[in-house]
Parts: sequence; C-alpha cells; structure tokens
Amino acid sequence: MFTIVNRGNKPLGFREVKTTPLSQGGKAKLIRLRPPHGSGNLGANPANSCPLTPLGFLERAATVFSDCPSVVYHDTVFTWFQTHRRCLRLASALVSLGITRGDVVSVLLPNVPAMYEMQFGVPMSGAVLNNINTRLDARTVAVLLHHSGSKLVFVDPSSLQLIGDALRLLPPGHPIPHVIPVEDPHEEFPAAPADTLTYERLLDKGDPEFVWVQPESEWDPMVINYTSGTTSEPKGVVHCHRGTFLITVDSLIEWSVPPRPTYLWTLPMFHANGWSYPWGMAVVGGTNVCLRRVNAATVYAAIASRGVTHLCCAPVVLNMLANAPEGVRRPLPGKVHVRTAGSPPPAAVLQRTEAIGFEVSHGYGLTETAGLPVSCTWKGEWDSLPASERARLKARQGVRTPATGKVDIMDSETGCSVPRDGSTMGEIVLRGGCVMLGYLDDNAATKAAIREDGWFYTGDVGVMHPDGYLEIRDRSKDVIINAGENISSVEVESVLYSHPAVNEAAVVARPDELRGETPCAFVSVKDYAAGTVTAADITAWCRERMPQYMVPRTVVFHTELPKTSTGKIQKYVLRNLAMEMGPARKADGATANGSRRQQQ
Ligand SMILES: Nc1ncnc2c1ncn2[C@@H]1O[C@H](COP(=O)(O)OP(=O)(O)OP(=O)(O)O)[C@@H](O)[C@H]1O
Repeated sequence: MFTIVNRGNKPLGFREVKTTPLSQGGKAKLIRLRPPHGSGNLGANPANSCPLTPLGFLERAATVFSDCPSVVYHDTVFTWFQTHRRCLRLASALVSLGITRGDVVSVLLPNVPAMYEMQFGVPMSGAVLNNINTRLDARTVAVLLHHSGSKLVFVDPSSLQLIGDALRLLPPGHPIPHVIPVEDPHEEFPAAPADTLTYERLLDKGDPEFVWVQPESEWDPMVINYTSGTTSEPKGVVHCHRGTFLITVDSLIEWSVPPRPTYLWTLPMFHANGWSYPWGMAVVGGTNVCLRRVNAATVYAAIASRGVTHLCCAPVVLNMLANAPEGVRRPLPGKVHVRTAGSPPPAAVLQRTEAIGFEVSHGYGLTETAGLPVSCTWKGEWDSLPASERARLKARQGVRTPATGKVDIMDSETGCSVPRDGSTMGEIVLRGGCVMLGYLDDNAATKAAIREDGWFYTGDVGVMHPDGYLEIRDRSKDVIINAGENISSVEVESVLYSHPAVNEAAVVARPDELRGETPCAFVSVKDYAAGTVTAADITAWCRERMPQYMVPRTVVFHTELPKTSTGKIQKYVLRNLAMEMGPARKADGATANGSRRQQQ
C-alpha cells in the first residue's frame, strides 16, 4: 500500500509521486509540476521576484534614519535624508548627460563623501560602477579605462594629473571619457574654472525626486572591480545586483553589526567596494566617517573624536595601529570592532592589536567574491583561552558565512575534499550567490576560475582543521617547494612576525640547485631596532620555532617592503629579487653571496 502526503491538500503546481511503501520505510514526495517561471503556478511571480539589489537600502534609510548623520567629513555632515537626495540627483544628472543602462562610469576618489555617494548614485542611473584605485600609475589606469570602455570618470583633484596622463595613454581611436572633477572644500586644491562641470555643479542640475533606474534583472551587472594585481595583471571582475545584495546582508549578519554604528572608512572604498559596507551602512543607519589619509595618527584621532565603533582594514593597517608609537596612539573611547581581511593577519599582530583594546574579527574573500564569504566565526568557548591561543585560532580564515553556499578544500589531483587534519594542503574552492558573474571579456580566465564542477577556484592553498575551520597556507604561486616538501610562506611569516623587532616580513622561494627552492625572508625591523638585528638573530629565532627545512636560508633587510596599492606585500617583486640573487647554493655546494643580504 502506498501513502500520499497532503492528500487533497497539496499545493498548486505539485503532484504526488509514489515511492516505496511506507511500511518498507519509503516516503511519498511532492515534485514540482512545472518549471518555476511558468505563469499561474507556484514559483516566481511578479510579487516575489523583484530584483534583489542593495540600492534600495538607501530609500529605506532615508525613511528610517532620516535626520541621523549618514556621512561626516571634517565639519561637513549629511543626514540620510540628504544622502538619499544627493544620490538621486547624481543618478538623474548622469542620465541627462547621456549615460544609459550598462554604460561604465569610473570613479577615482579617496574615501571622501562623494565616494560614498558614488556607490549608490552611479548604479542608480543604470550604469555599472567602476571604482579605480587612486594609487595606480597612469599606464594601469589607461588599461582599465580602455578595457572597461568607461564613458565618464569622476576624479579627485589630487588625481587630475594622473587622469590626464592616463587619457594620453589611451590607444588611438578610443573615445575619451568625460572627466568630472570632484571638489573638496577641506583641502587646498585650486578651484575648478567657472565653466568646468564639477561634481557639485552636476548635482545642482540633478533631480532629487528622480525615479532611479531599477535593474531589469537581479543578474544585471552593477559593479566592475579590477583585481589588485598582486599576482598578475588586473582582471575586470563583474558583479551583479543580486550578488552584492547577498554579500551586503551576509556581511552585516556575520559581523553582528548593530543599528547606528559609527563606521570609520579606513578600508578604501575602491577595494572591492569596501567589502560591501557602503551599502551595509545604509541598512543599519550607520554614520560613515570619511578619511582622506589613513595613517596611525589620523585613525587614532578619528576614533577618539568621532567615537568610532567599527572599522575595516587590511592586516598591514592593523600592524600599523599596533606598532604606533606612544603619543600617536590614543586611548580608545570604547569598544572598537575591527574587521580585517585581504592578506593573512599574523597571530602576533592580532594579539598586539587586541591588547590595545580593539576587538578584531577576521574574514577572507577576493575581489571575485565581492566581499568576505568566509569568516573566522568566533566561539564563546574560546574566550577563556590564553591570549596567544585565541590569536592563533583567530588567524585562521574560518568557515563559510551564513549566506555562502559551500566552502571546501580540494585536492587538485583527486578532485576530492582534503582530510580534516590541519596539514593536507589543497585549493580553497567556494560557491554561493556572491561569486562574480565572470571576468569582463576574458572567457578563458572565467572558465579557469569558475569550473564546470560548480566551484569557484580561489587559487589559494589551505588546510582544513578537524573542527571544520580552514586556514590559508599560501597562494598557489607562493608555496615554496623544498626538496619535494611544501613550505607555507604564511607559516614562516607568522613566526617572523612574532619576533619583537620585526615590523614586516614576507617569505618567497629562492632557487637552490640542491633542494630546488629554499625560503628567502624579506624583513623590515621596527625603528628602535634598526641596525641591531642580524640575519643570524632572525634565523636563530626561526630555528627554535619551526622545522629545520622551513627556516629561511636567506634573510634580506629592507627599510620597507614593497606593497600593492591595497597594502598587500608584493610577493612577485620579492620573488623577482630572490631570483636575481641566483641559487642559494650551487649544485657543487658553493654558497652565493650578496651585498645587502645575509645568508645562513
Ligand atoms: N583573511 C585572509 N587571509 C589570507 N589571505 C587573504 C585573506 N583575505 C584575502 N586574502 C588574499 O587576498 C586575495 C584576494 O585579493 P584581491 O582580490 O584583493 O586581489 P589580489 O588577489 O591581491 O590581486 P590579483 O588577483 O591580481 O593577484 C585572496 O585570494 C587571498 O590570497
């Protein structure tokens, strides 16, 4: 005998199917009769399928948080009511300039109020927003403008020279984008000529009641962000409204952001749209404290004067805050929540920062994931552990965030998950709504990253711990292979960072004719220790804390390590330096020497 669930009461559009008799442990099932988009049946309908987009958060913020501060910068203070209207003005003015759905509009701005407004106003015109890193050189800016086919560029006065040079480098025949300078009354920039269309003059022409251009589909492109170029030429990562909506809501939940936080913009908004927090702050009615220049003094001063409760930054900024000299460092006015990501935060840096009073939360993501779909979600039971153990656990990248589909570590040979043993390395893969649509005009790269097996391949190498938390060991290009043994540069760097005199450290492969590659450490030391720490001190420190084969054979001191415009140490530059040094040892056992390096 067969039993049917929901007899006579089954939902429309479903039919019953009989499986094995219940008496034999079988179950009846309901399966959908029609595809989800069939009209008149269960599934998507006009009421439940309006496109997901984070742009609608602004309208709600203007209602809920109307008179609350939205954006502050020096003595400029906007409310959510005003920010909403300024963004609508911007969107309508762009449309009247001829910008249409799908056009790319670029932005070359630091974290000033206009930059915040761009994150809403540009896509509200139907355009695709392209934030450009202000620290790029003219050649790269020209490449990005050309590749994205940008129609219009908003530019900070400090980048006018840069944009001028970039426009001259565009290939012949490329239509020159319209350049609109953005005023900053708080800086001493020369005023724009009276006949130049500037940002504020453009807003004056805009309509604050404009009905913004809604996406036709939630899959419509909304932003194009170029990767930092840490490992290769920048690629144009395209995200849609749906993906940015999901990661925005997810990132608020994962960080437990309360209503009305005071959020300091230390993370550049041009870096992966500030990990989605520009849109997130509209959800919670936060106060966006803008900061043109980020250094220890400006950050500590802003925290104290504005009562900052939240900020995001790369580990390099955490390190800067932790190592700030007395006098620059100021007492925190209250609990300051910091979200860090972008490169591995060494446990020693986490520990130092938390000792000052910051509460650090650690996430992991890529430009390709629009934010941080992996996070070292904290467990209450870890609170009672010693500080060093807490920092060690927190340095792990963690688990998927609530809205991320799945994260795994894949053995590249077998295509299976690596064992949860904390030591078998594999590639970190993930799937979820925040994964990019693809790379603009680069099918080969898109196919290499998003494969037919349904995973996005990150290019990062990691391990899975027995408790289900993953930890990055390296980028695949950074793994050092020493006589067949994989060495994680991140692990060696973590030990180097625990040396009290080390300011920054990066480890790369140096060729070695006997062992293939050996670890080569590039180190900068804190000011007080300059000239007093030797390579022998560094290697002795490592020898006590790691297996012999992982100990750097070469230690090179630099005053400062080269970084990308997003604050990541440029390992490929260091790798090239290590290559130029030649083999650490020749096959005949001879050791190479160099003037600036010290070899053990
Ligand atoms: N919490 C983290 N711990 C370790 N590494 C991280 C973390 N968060 C991000 N990363 C690193 O940053 C990478 C993503 O960086 P991003 O997308 O900004 O551009 P990029 O990778 O630096 O540039 P390119 O792809 O051109 O080399 C990740 O693949 C990972 O290697």
